[in-house]
Amino acid sequence: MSAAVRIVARLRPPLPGEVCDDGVRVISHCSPVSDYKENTDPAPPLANNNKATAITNLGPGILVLKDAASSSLTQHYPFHSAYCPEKWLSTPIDGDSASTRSLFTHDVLPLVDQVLSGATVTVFAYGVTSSGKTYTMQGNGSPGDQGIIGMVVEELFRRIDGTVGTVSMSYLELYLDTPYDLLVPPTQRRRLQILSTSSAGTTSSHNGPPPLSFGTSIHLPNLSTHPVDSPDTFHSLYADAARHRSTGATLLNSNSSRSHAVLTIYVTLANSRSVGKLHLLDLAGSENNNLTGNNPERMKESSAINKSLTALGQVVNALNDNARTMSRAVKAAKLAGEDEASVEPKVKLVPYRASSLTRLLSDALGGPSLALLIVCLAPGTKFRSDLVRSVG
Ligand SMILES: Nc1ncnc2c1ncn2[C@@H]1O[C@H](COP(=O)(O)OP(=O)(O)OP(=O)(O)O)[C@@H](O)[C@H]1O
Repeated sequence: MSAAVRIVARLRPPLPGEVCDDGVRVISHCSPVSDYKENTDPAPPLANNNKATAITNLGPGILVLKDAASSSLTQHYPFHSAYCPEKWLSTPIDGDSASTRSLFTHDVLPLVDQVLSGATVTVFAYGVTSSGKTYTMQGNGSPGDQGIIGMVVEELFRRIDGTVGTVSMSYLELYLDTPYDLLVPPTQRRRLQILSTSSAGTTSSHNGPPPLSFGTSIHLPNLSTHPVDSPDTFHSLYADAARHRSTGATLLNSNSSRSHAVLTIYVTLANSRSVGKLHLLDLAGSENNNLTGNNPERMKESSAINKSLTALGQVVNALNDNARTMSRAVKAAKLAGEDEASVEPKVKLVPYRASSLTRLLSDALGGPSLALLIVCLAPGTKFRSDLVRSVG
């Protein structure tokens, strides 16, 4: 069965000089994650034009208001959780609704347990350029402002010692839809091959440690993997590699990511001889070229970025549609007293082959794995149509 994807939203605070109108709000903040897999269907969207009094009855999500002053509701976009600065919360909450730590604790931490049980987990940050994807995944570089990646690594090492398992990492970027290893010196940079294989599994029959493979049905034979024995080793490898990532200045972000970055942490478990995998993705931002002022090189990058993000959106939609179809079929079988295990509803073909990004993520998204999509949103009025496109 396909994995379903848990989807959360994060609305960042305004940047200096950014014009905002309070027209986007966050409601209800979080839904429980006691059972990650069961809890993949967010509250249904509310019909248009409900009065402001209905706001408190909605599930977690983003509200885009037609008129911020009167709070008349234009649309509610449901999410499993939503994070934003306090002033944009429709209903005040006890605690912190804005920080990366809050998002990590509520939505990412349960996934660390899954990795330690041998599962494949993918966390990815998606959104328009300058919406805070790199900030969310990587932090802003200062020790007190860590991103999800640093928090995950520290949590893993709090729980692991040599007897539980060992940790390794790989790190690649997809630039113009082509994969490159970020953990080799730039002088050795060369295109990585993505091969389809049914034999690159995560377990092996001999007595040595199980092989580290990026996926189960896809394989990158020349991708380097590196042992990591402490958070310090990780940070030093990661900092060097992050400097090799393709970035460039646009009018919207002076340090804009021009590639999708895929960090993979492998936890080889001593007892079960399986490998838990955590893919952490900082995607390049979708771009509105009327706002970015892109030159021809940036335009070429932008077109590759937008194409692969469209493909990713189509894959996520197809997976979630299929998960809903499956869930409905299982419920119907139960009601009819039939064997649920034999249910095989007609599901959509998932278009993994549409881009290298979706191909690379095919087992991570489509196998018996878990995924968390963090939709990053910019509050500025100039991003409003991009925001509606991202959440819609
Ligand atoms: N939650 C936040 N709190 C404070 N500052 C933030 C937050 N999110 C983003 N920022 C700031 O906003 C700016 C843009 O963020 P960032 O570079 O992470 O965007 P991005 O989505 O990765 O952009 P791109 O797709 O162009 O690479 C940075 O200066 C960052 O420090």
